[in-house]
Formats: sequence, structure tokens, C-alpha cells
Amino acid sequence: MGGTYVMSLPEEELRREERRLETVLERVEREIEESRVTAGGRKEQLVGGKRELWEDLVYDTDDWFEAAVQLTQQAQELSQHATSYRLAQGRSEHLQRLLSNPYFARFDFRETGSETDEPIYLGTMSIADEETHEVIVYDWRAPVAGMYYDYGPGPASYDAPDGKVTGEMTLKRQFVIRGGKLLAAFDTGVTIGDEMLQRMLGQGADDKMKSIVTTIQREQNRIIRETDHRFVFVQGAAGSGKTSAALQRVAYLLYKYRNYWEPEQVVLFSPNDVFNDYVSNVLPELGEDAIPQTTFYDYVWRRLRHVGDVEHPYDQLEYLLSSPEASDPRREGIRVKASLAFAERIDAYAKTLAERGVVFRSLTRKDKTVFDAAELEAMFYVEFAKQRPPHRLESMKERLLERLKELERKRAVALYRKWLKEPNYLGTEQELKRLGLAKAKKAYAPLREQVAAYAFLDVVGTYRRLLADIDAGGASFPVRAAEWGAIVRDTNDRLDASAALPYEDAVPMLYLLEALHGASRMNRVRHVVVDEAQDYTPLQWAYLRRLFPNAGVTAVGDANQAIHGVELEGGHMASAKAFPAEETVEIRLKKSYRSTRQIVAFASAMLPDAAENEPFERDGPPPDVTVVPEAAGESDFGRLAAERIRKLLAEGSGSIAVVAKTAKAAEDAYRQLAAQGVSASRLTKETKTFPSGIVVLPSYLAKGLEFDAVVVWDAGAGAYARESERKLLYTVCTRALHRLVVLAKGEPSPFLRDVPERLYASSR
Ligand SMILES: Nc1ncnc2c1ncn2[C@@H]1O[C@H](COP(=O)(O)OP(=O)(O)OP(=O)(O)O)[C@@H](O)[C@H]1O
Repeated sequence: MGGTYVMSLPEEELRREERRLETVLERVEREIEESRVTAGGRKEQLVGGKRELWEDLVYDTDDWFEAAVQLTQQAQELSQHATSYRLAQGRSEHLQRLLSNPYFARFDFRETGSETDEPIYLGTMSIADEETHEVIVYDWRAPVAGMYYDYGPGPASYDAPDGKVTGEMTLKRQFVIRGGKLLAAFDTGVTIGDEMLQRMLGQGADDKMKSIVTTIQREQNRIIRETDHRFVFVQGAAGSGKTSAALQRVAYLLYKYRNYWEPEQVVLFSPNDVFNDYVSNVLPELGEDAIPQTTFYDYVWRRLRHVGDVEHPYDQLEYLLSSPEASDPRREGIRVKASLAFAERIDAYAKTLAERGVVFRSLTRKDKTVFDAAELEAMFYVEFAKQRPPHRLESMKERLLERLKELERKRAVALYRKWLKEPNYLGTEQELKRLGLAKAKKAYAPLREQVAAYAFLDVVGTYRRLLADIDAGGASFPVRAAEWGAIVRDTNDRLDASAALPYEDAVPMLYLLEALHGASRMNRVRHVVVDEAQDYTPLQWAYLRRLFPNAGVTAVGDANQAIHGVELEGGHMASAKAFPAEETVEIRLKKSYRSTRQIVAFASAMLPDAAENEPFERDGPPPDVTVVPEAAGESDFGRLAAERIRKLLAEGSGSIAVVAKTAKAAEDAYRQLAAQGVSASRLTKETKTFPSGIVVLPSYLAKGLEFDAVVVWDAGAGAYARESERKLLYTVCTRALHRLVVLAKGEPSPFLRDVPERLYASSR
């Protein structure tokens, strides 16, 4: 690193910083005292208001983040108190943390035309002097603070609310403060925090992601502070800090728009629950409230729960990774149904549904038809034909509920008449009437629920008809009509055979359903963050765009880590194209911070176009590759793996991931390791929290996570051979911070053969 220098401070300067720290800590203590008083007062106001608040909440939805958004809506009217209590409470918790570490850096800035250097201290919250109101610690998100991340000593500038301010940075200093004690301080040169960054990156992996606030790099800062564009798309190498930057960005936006946005109005889509757990600490660590986190699957599942169970996307992936044939109709179907062309066909088809095509389902009670499909169809296409389809459905619902009421009443009267004649039914007429009505209501309750959930609409049937009827020809459609025919037959067979909706059909079905129902829109959501953005299909992007009409988007991903298992047309970051170009910015991150230089070089060599990936200067041993002969037995392989794991443990790796390609292979690995006396935990698609220690997991679940050491269970040609699996192997290898061990059975994967021998050590 040319020009970077680090030095500890002269004694006298160190004393000065220590005194300064004491002053700040005293100030924090007084603030804590004050905030206790305020929070106490607010709490009293709140207790009265709170009961009202909860009683007023109407959870007519069990979509939890819709509920969260609704909560905010209601809360706005009812609970000014709750909000200010929460703020005061949050503030006082945050202040407590500041007692341990009130700031992490300082720089001195001399504005052009001024004679004095102004010291600017940076922390996760701003602190002001109570008398002079002068800021003694700046929030890292304040405009002036941005200079810390963008410049080294020398000329510097920033955009203040009333224009650009230029000047010179005359000093740049970093602190390590823990438990209110100054442990270290360095003055830094050109790039910030190489010393600090080295320290951070040299540490072991945690079971929770940490904030990077003290060492944000310049190119990451650009992502964090970008507000000129509504849509920000980041393509970044593995370990380049995409997730970190995205979360810091959330904290930044919540700060910048604190008077306009509630945390509930920012939503994070992440790949799975474990990942959600893994990143859950970052915002609280930065003093912000957590934001709603969900997965796309979770969302789809909730929306379609009245239609049917939805296959888990990882089960779909298992299918793709395990089915050997290159051209089976399902594989083809997955590709086609992910395309924008298909979305457009659905839109066009949906328009014709006002005239024909909607399929209805008879509703029955005790095997007797209560509402007949033909009659329902006539309601939709004749009786209410003048209305728009969403209104028609609404009118039908009301009509059917009225009819149910009528049926209940009749049944109640019949029951009551019957009981009057039965000598052992005792009670006043009034009581029997009431009892009759209650019984009748109960009898019809399931039907009532079905009507309320539009179960009379046959979504699957309508979708099947769509598949049969859409115009599958034309240049823009990804397959020819004949192939489409095979896909449709295959889809129908699958829908007949299983109760769960294939994942590739679920999203198009939802798309269709929304066209009929009128889209459900999350109008209040201000910003949507999508991690692992390369794994969303063009059709899913089109859907998200519609779902959040008023939101900005931050999407971070890496085309080299796409794991669809099929090649998608337009590549994997085609997502940005669904957004208006003038409001969209694409940013690239090239530098990799997670892994040692040796691991980055090894993994990158598998990719045809990874020359872009630059490692951060941190060294470690070269990856260790071992090829086990095909003839070796299962126990030989298990023994070898166990041996490697013990070695890693002995060398100090705290977290070790044993990554197999599929869930099935992970099961085998787990069993074989157990037979060798290695006790590990399993990470499956059902796992909710990130396990520590030795973890066995399938490749695709390793996405976004990191471990001190990774053991690739089997990188043989039997496991990773298809072109679409190249990126999977790359993704797996890039999960390692310090150590990478690759085991291969028989013939090694062709992607391993792409790696020059000088980049690893082979052993047997
Ligand atoms: N500026 C930074 N300062 C300190 N650590 C950093 C910085 N940037 C990234 N890191 C560290 O590098 C690792 C990778 O970061 P992160 O998971 O955000 O990368 P990513 O690009 O999302 O990775 P991937 O796509 O491979 O999952 C994390 O341990 C993170 O803390």
C-alpha cells in the first residue's frame, strides 16, 4: 500500500486524547441521566394510550410486514407517545453502549479561508455539549463525517446542506476504545484504516455479522450515501462488502430521512432465515431499530396460502442440481417461466380475463354443492359484467356472504323448530333461538372463511388455462411453440400429481392473481433492499417493482454467484432493466475483503472473467486440495475429512463449514463425519439461527455466510460439472476467511482443473 503509514501517538498527544475521552464520557453519563427522566415521563403518557392503540389495531392480514406497516399507520394517529417513548428508550440504550465506545475516529479539517483546524470526532450517534450546544461527537452519517471515508490527509470537500465546502484534512486518526478505555490510537495515511482494517479482517468469523462503520471503504461509502438515484444496483465480487454496505446504507437512509420514514417502511429481502438471523445485529449495533426482514419465498407462500402450499425454492434447486438431463421439460419450463417475456404474456392474457377465461370452483358443505361453479361464472361474466374484475370479485364476495347469512338463518329456524318438538331440549324460546343461530353459524363458518378468501376463484385452473391459451410464439418468447407444448403437459402433470405448487409456477400464478384481484401494493414502503439480487428472476423483479410502487431499491448481488441451476436469458443482473434508466445507478465493487489473497486467487481462477476481483492484502496458507481415488471407500473419505477438520481445529479455526453440493450429500457428509467421531451441527433449509462451531450444509445455503475455514466436501467431477455449477463451486470456496480445504473424489471437477497448480497445495 504505497503511502500508507501507521504510527502510535506521542505520549503527550495520547494524554490529551485520554482527557478528551473522559470529558465525552462524562457528558454521555449526564445524557443518560437526562434521558432516564424523559423516558420515565414518556412512559406514563404512553401507558394510557397504549391500550387504545392495541384495541384499534385491525389485523385483517396475517402478512406480518403488511401488519407492521399497518401498525405504523395506526400508530401515527394514536401513539405519538409510543413513538417518542420508543425513541427515548432507544436513545438511552444507545447511550449505554456509547459509554463503552463513544467514538472511533477523528479528523481535523481546515476550511478554505480559515486559520483553524477543527477536530471532528466520529461515533455512531452525535453528542453535543449541553451549554454551548457545540457538537463534540458527530454521527458518522452527518454530511461532514463523510469526508472521513472519502479522503486521506490533503485536500478534501463535502456537500453541506447549503453547498459544497472545501478545505484540507490536516489529520486523520483512529481509536480503539473499549469499556470506556482508550486502548490504541493510530494516525493514518492515504487509505483509511489499513491498520484497523487488517485487525478487523484478521479476526475470526462471528455467528453474527458486525457493522463496518469504523472502516467503511471509499467505494462502499459511495453506495451507502447514494441519494441521487432511487434505484441502486450493486455488482460486487464475493466478500466485497455488499451486504455490509447495504445494511450501513439502511442506517444512513434512516438517519437522513428520520423525519419522514419509520424503520418499518424499509424492508429487507434476504435469501433465507439463517441469513436473516446472521445479519440481525447490524442495525441495532448502529443504534437503529431493526427493519422488517423477509424472504421472497415467505412472501409468496403467504400470498398463496389459500390456493395451495408452495414448493420451497431450495427443493426446486435440489431437483435442478440432482437431475442429470440437460433438456427435461421441467428444466426448460423453469427457464421460460422466469422470463420477462412470460410476464408480458401473463399481463396480456390477464387483460382478456374480463371477457373470458376465469375458472371458478364450486364450494361445498358436507359433499353438497352450496355455490355452483357455473352459477359463480355467470355472476362474474353476466351479472356483474359491467364492473372491473377486482370489483366483480368484491361484489361476488358480498353477495355470497349475504346468501350464507340467509342459509344460516334458515338453518337456525329449522333447528329451533325441531328442538321445540323434542322434550329433552329445555330452555326458553329465546334461548333456543339463540342456540340455533350459534349452531348454524358454526356449521357455515368454514364456507364463510372460504368465501372471504375468494376460494371460489380457481387460481390453479385459471393458470392452467392460461398456459394452454397464451401466445407462445413470436421472436421474444424463449422457446418454440412445440417445446412450449411439452412444458405445458409437464406442468399439468405436476399440478395433478402434487398438492404443492411448483415454485416456478407460484410466482406467475401470483402475478396472474394480482392482475385479477387488483395488485396488493405496499404503498407505504419507502425502500426495499434486496440481497443476493442475482438470484431473482426477471419475472420476480417485475413483480417486486409492482408490489412496491413508491419505494426506492437497493439491490446487491454478484453475477458470479448466481445459483439458479439454469441459465437465464439476459444474464442474472438483468434486474436493473426493469427500472427506469434515468433513476438507476449501477455501482461495482471489486475488492474482496473476506478471504485471504490466496483464497481469492484460487476461487477466482475458476471463473472466466474474474480478473476484476482484487484481493485485500491479507495472507494465509494456500488452499489445500486433495484428490481421493475413486476406488477409495466411503470410510476412507470420511476419515480424511475428519483428519482435515481436526487439523483446522488445532490451528485455531473457530467456525468450520463442511459444504456439500446438495442436501442429500450434506446428510451423507454429516453421517460419515459422525462415524469418525466429529460432532457437527446441520444447517438445513428449516434452520432459523446460525449455528456456531462445525457446521455441515448444502452449497446453496452457504450463500452470504462466512466461516473461518471451509471444507469442500466433494469437488469431484461427479458433483460439479455442469456450466451452471461452476459458480456454485466458486460461491462455496469464497465463504472461507482464512482456510480452504478442497476434497475431491475420483476425477476432480473441470473447474478445479482450471486453477493453475501454483495456486494451491496438493496433498494426499
Ligand atoms: N470496510 C470494511 N471494513 C471491515 N470489514 C469489511 C469491510 N467490508 C467488508 N468487510 C468484511 O468482509 C466480509 C464480507 O462482507 P460481506 O458479507 O458484506 O460481503 P458480500 O459482498 O455481501 O459477500 P458475498 O457476496 O460473498 O456473500 C465481512 O466479514 C465483512 O465484515
